[in-house]
Amino acid sequence: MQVMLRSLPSTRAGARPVRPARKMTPCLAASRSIPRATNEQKIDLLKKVECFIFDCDGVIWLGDKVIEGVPETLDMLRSMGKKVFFVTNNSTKSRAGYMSKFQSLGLDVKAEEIYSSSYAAAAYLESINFQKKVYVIGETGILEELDLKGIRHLGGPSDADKRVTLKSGEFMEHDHGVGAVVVGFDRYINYFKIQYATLCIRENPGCLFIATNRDAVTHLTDAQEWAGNGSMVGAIVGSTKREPIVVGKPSDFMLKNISATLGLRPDQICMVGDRLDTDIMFGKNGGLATSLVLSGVTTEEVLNSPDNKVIPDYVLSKLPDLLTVKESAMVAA
Ligand SMILES: O=C(CO)[C@H](O)[C@H](O)COP(=O)(O)O
Repeated sequence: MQVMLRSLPSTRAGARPVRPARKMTPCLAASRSIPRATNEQKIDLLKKVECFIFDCDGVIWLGDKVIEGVPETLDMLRSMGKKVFFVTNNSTKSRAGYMSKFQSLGLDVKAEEIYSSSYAAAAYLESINFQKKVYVIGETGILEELDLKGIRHLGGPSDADKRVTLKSGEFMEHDHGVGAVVVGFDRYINYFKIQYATLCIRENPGCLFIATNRDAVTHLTDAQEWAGNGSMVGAIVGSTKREPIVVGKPSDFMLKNISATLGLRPDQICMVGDRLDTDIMFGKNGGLATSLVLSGVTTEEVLNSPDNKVIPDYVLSKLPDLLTVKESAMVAA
């Protein structure tokens, strides 16, 4: 089995050793073997594609650590005249927040090259001319993007410390002017927020239920996979028996919004991601070339499982694999 790329945290003298990253990988019997892209295929990909859309967690970074070789790969693509675009389902930051993260990791990225699911939520509400208030389960990224669109909101970080006691007679009031609940990743999710969102969706006529994404697990740190926003959306699906409108990958909304921004034909674009059910599905839905990297949540076992129906056009162990064809690709371009 292929050894996964992991940038393990360095161990300070005297510090507790850091455990290698563990994956919540289902046990699956592999019955086929989808090969890694050959050098010829990598050159072909670099020749035919004008723009690379990169997922972030698991492709560019793991938590707050940039994956080794990524800066050089981005430099190579830019020097070949390729457009690059970064799309993340992680809604904890706004596009401006991601700009700061890219800068802090030493990655030279322009503001207009970043698209986050926090922005997608605000853009979706704007697209339907939404005029009411939004209750947010999520972090500052969603609030900042709603503010930029002038959409009123409540909840989010300000409800982080609110508690429910369930003492006899306890009754929670809620705002009847809320017309949408947006659920994004929220490390401070609590029972108060779940109850508030549930009341809005169940009791406010026509209240929308919007999910930034439904990712199951993700590398929120480089040491381990963590429960993703799918767990938070699942809580609200459970209490309301409603299915959300998803605005992040692999939604149609995000695809159309990004295509309009890029102004390229689908065959000129390659989606590079570490997740089959969001990134690769997103690319396939849009008719883009797709490239799976095995540096994030997808193991070879899952990729090769007979249960997996999402087959990428190319498989790389990590994005910097493209550097192996740098010289030939530069000549061919
Ligand atoms: O639920 C999540 C946590 O918010 C997402 O899984 C996650 O962060 C995905 O990010 P990306 O699209 O960059 O892989």
